[in-house]
Amino acid sequence: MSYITEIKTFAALGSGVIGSGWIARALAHGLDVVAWDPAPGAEAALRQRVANAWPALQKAGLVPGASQERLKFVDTIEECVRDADFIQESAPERLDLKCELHAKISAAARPNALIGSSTSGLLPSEFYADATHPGRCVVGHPFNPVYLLPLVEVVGGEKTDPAAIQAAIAVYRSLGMRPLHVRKEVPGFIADRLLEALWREALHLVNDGVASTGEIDDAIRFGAGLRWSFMGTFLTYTLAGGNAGMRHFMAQFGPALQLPWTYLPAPELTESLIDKVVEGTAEQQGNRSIAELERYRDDCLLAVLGAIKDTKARHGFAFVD
Ligand SMILES: NC(=O)C1=CN([C@@H]2O[C@H](COP(=O)(O)OP(=O)(O)OC[C@H]3O[C@@H](n4cnc5c(N)ncnc54)[C@H](O)[C@@H]3O)[C@@H](O)[C@H]2O)C=CC1
Ligand SMILES: C[N+](C)(C)CC(=O)CC(=O)[O-]
Repeated sequence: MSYITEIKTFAALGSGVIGSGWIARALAHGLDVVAWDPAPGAEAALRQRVANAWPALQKAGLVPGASQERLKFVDTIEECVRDADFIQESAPERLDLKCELHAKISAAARPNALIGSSTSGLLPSEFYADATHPGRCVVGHPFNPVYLLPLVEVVGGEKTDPAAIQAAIAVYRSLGMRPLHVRKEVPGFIADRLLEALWREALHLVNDGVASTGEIDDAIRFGAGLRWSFMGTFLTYTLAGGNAGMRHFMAQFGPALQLPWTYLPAPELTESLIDKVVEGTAEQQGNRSIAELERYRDDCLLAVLGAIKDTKARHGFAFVD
């Protein structure tokens, strides 16, 4: 089977935080977008979110012909996917819901149109179980904000055709993304497995009264967070071993793994822990709205992405290296 990789029409099912991010990215790349979301008021909320993202996309550079007016909102799943060249589902993270939705999407879509799911960690073999032509079904797990962050994890299920994975990678690349093929189908994939470990430890630190939510965020953003935007943990720790590199690093810090510094199982989400986290983050948010904070985040991301791109070029690296 050959799959459609030259895409003109992008279908988006679910238009919340992530769906609207995909839609903004696709519009900025000059595509026609057809969207569907069953919530009352979803179209107005979507158009508002896309408008909020647009200034950042203009700064990043729009493809000629890109326009928010090329977004059409429709009433049914079938209308959404019928003529689509590529389909991306961003519905709530529930196995039963995704299973039922993908049975309907895949039955109505053209057989060679690729279907991606934004799931953060559900297994494609499970939620594509009832799909028609499951060979073209993949996970394309993005990162928020989808319209600026390049990473998309691409994962196949038991029935996914390897050619469909390569085709999906080509499509995501054409949308300016940096696909990462996750070769083994595991819950949480690669990135969320790492983020989840950090999140669990952060909740333990709040629960145990070690630090406030703001202090924990400071511990990330003024230290490792700055490094992580251009160098991952393995290469960073190689440098931490000095000239002797990773072998010396493992000898010196290996014993700490046995102490252990981490708890790993998640803490129980008691009302008191939830209150501490919600009150702590409300204090961090101050009187700024979510939309204001999104624009602030987007501006910072554009500055970081631009600086990294220029610096990599000076050292002979491409941005995707
Ligand atoms: N929020 C995040 O940081 C990230 C979320 N994801 C994944 O993206 C997906 C969507 O998550 P969010 O956008 O955060 O959720 P959200 O709650 O912001 O949006 C979900 C949207 O789906 C709609 N919806 C409800 N039932 C539906 C149905 N049967 N079919 C289609 N749409 C339906 C809702 O009306 C809502 O607009 C999930 O699978 C999640 O794991 C992936 C990466 C990051
Ligand atoms: C919290 N989360 C699991 C939904 C996060 C992601 O999936 C990726 C991200 O954007 O951090």
